[in-house]
Amino acid sequence: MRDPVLVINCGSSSIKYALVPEDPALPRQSGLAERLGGNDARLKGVDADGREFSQPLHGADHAEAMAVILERLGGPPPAAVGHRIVHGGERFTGATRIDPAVLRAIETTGALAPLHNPANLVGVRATLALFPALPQVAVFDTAFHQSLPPRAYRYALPQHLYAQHGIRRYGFHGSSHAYVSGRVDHLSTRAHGGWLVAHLGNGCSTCAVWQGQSVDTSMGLTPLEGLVMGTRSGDVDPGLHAHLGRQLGWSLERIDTLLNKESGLLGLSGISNDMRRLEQAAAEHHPGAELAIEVFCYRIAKSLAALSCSLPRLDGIVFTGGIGENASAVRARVIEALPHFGLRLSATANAETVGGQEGRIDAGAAGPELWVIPTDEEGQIAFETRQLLSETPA
Ligand SMILES: Nc1ncnc2c1ncn2[C@@H]1O[C@H](COP(=O)(O)OP(=O)(O)O)[C@@H](O)[C@H]1O
Ligand SMILES: CC(=O)OP(=O)(O)O
Ligand SMILES: [Mg+2]
Repeated sequence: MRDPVLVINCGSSSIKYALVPEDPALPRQSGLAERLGGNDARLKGVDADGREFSQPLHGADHAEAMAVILERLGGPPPAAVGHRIVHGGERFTGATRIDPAVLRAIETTGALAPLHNPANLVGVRATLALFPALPQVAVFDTAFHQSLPPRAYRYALPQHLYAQHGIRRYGFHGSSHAYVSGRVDHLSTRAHGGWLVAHLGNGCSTCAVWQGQSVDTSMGLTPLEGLVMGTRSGDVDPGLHAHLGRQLGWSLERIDTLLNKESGLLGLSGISNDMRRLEQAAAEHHPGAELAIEVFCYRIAKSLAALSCSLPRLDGIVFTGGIGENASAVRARVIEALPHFGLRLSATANAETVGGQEGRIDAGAAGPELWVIPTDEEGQIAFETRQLLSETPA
């Protein structure tokens, strides 16, 4: 299958898309429709000729925005559509061709990811309506982590909550962790070793990969567990929920909003969820921004140290995601907070490896390697979509 695959990542108020040709040397058309449903909805991206564009969407909903995106793409229709689906539960362990039964199963799994799966399904339905004849494939964030052993995926809760309600740790950002760990296995002489990956974007998670398989990860039942994120708290004492309910009379709804939308870098700093903004403010000694960055980096180091227990050997650490790829000062602080692993950062290589560069940032001695590898979730979703369809043509 040589034609491009259209990759769709549909969020609650946005659609990210990319038209991914099989040849990685060819350019990609890509874009982001945001604030859907609002008067200021916009579509921004890069056209086939590599030129950037930005157009108003005038309150368009997901389906209307999809139609505009498809018109913008022009040319013949893609060969297939690959959809990012955040939660696949235990049922989906790999990319899956979408049919009515799979759609129903994704809907059921949606109870585990009420903030993500319903939005993902809106994207699937809109593309199915526009392209009824095209093969469509679901690629799940959780699938890469289905190799976790029970000691990593079970919570210390009564068994029936797992057996009857699927309450366990699932892990997310699987397409990113799969791509980045595969890429470092390809680039490093320590192929198929033990890697710790820190995906630091708006959502943040760490993952331990041993011989190509995820063996532990920082996110759990939902994408709220683990690291400090843009607006998500990451780990808090589970007793916090009861405390807020009893002492402040907060509803579950209110607590959910607090932890998902008002916390993380935004909550700690009091000014922004955006690392660029926080780095500027911290340079001017804004105490909230300084604290937010300090907690963010310390929690990443702590998570990496904890996940190292799952690896027989530590061959290296890889940084990815918007922050991991660009914020060299964040990487330096994370490494500084891990003094027991024999890590040696090259200050020059670290400072130079930004803005989409790929490369090693360690000082080259013995000890674990340090890498920056720009993630490619869209490329990974297109790859898995192509692979599935070539194995099981319609
Ligand atoms: N040059 C930069 N320096 C520091 N942080 C950056 C830089 N570029 C992007 N970021 C940060 O990356 C984060 C967004 O990451 P990204 O992976 O693009 O998000 P998403 O998870 O939405 O795909 C934001 O916090 C943003 O500030
Ligand atoms: C699962 C998750 O956290 O996704 P994102 O980083 O896209 O918010
Ligand atoms: Mg990203």
